[in-house]
Amino acid sequence: MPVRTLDDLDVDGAALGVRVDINSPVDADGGLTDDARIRAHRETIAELAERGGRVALLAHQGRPGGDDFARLEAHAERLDELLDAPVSYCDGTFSADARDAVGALDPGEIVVLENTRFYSEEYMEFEPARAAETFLVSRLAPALDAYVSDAFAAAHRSQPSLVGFPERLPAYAGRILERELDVLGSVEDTPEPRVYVVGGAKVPDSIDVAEHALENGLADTVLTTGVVGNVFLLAAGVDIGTASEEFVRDRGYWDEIGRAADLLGRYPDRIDLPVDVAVERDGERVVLSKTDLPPRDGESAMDIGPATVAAYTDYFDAAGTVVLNGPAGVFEHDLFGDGSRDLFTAVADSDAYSIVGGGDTAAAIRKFDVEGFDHVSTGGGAALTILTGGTLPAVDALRR
Ligand SMILES: Nc1ncnc2c1ncn2[C@@H]1O[C@H](COP(=O)(O)OP(=O)(O)O)[C@@H](O)[C@H]1O
Ligand SMILES: O=C(OP(=O)(O)O)[C@H](O)COP(=O)(O)O
Repeated sequence: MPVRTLDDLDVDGAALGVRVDINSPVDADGGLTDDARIRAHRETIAELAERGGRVALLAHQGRPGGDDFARLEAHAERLDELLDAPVSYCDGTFSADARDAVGALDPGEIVVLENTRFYSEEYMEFEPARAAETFLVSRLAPALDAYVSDAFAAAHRSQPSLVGFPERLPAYAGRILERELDVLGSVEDTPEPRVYVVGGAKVPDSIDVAEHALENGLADTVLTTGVVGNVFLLAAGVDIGTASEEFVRDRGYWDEIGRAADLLGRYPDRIDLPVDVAVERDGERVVLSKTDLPPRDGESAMDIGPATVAAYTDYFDAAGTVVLNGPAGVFEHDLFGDGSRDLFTAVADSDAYSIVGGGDTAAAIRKFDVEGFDHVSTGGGAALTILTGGTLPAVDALRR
């Protein structure tokens, strides 16, 4: 069943609970160090305000116990700067104060309610019917006329604020959610040949993506980079040195080498591996081609080199679509950003339709100012869930 969208919602004067994902990097004082997700939600929030909605934003920030577990006051201030409509902040989520704040909204006004995860039930996963019985949902829903789900990046969670409200209120997908589902949910309709680039450090997830894409004919070719590339090199019997091996072992990914070898055995002509890597030697970046391997003791393969970028660029030039997840190296380190910068630039500059996902991937794109992708997903885990053929509980909750 298709989800209802904002085109189906009678917004004018309605009190709307709008679940967004503005979970952002914050400093020790709760100040924002990146506002990309807040900017991304502007479109939905501005549309609802312009159409006369009384908008109550629901969102989480961090996880209980984590350094980034914080109030949403800074988020509200940033939204107020970014939007033409007035944005206030309320330090309750479903308390009488919060319900009063929602009730006091005039059409076109916005209030940011407090971090949903300040309430223990919100950090649990429930079936929708049970989620609707939680205090957050059962107390706040009566103050609302409708619910809008725009939190694509959290849609793989079945937490109360994501799956409970549609049991009690008419529920609609916001513009971000709608676009993400359109793009990521219809990869099979994009131009062929399709090239998937799997990098970064979440090796089991990346192998799941590669396996799903190869088995289901979504990808013609899978290109590997990052730690994922190192695991595939090990699976192919390439000696990338003891430090690289230790890294893979320490992360608990040693068994993934067997899975990578299995995929290489099944799809030998459809998976490609780095042909050079970069290590740190005497404080400098040193690129080692395959014939230079293994690196010296203590040197770990931390990036791909220019020959790999060049070889992969040939695939991008011939591709109809490129789907990319994960940085090509330790892009946070000055010596190891080149691979990600150059590879991402090659994708963005190619004529292929390009879809990019992942939290660190998006951070790398911003760091290197790479422009020209067709779609940069706001979600990491949620995007991976779709790319591995999984379903999103928060989206399923809208289909009732
Ligand atoms: N060769 C490598 N060795 C160690 N870490 C790497 C390597 N390549 C990439 N990384 C790390 O992978 C991390 C990002 O991976 P991941 O979380 O899977 O990406 P995303 O959030 O985009 O899905 C970055 O912190 C980066 O430093
Ligand atoms: O940042 C998020 O996910 P992501 O790191 O997978 O992109 C979402 O806000 C979900 O957060 P969670 O993984 O703490 O549930």
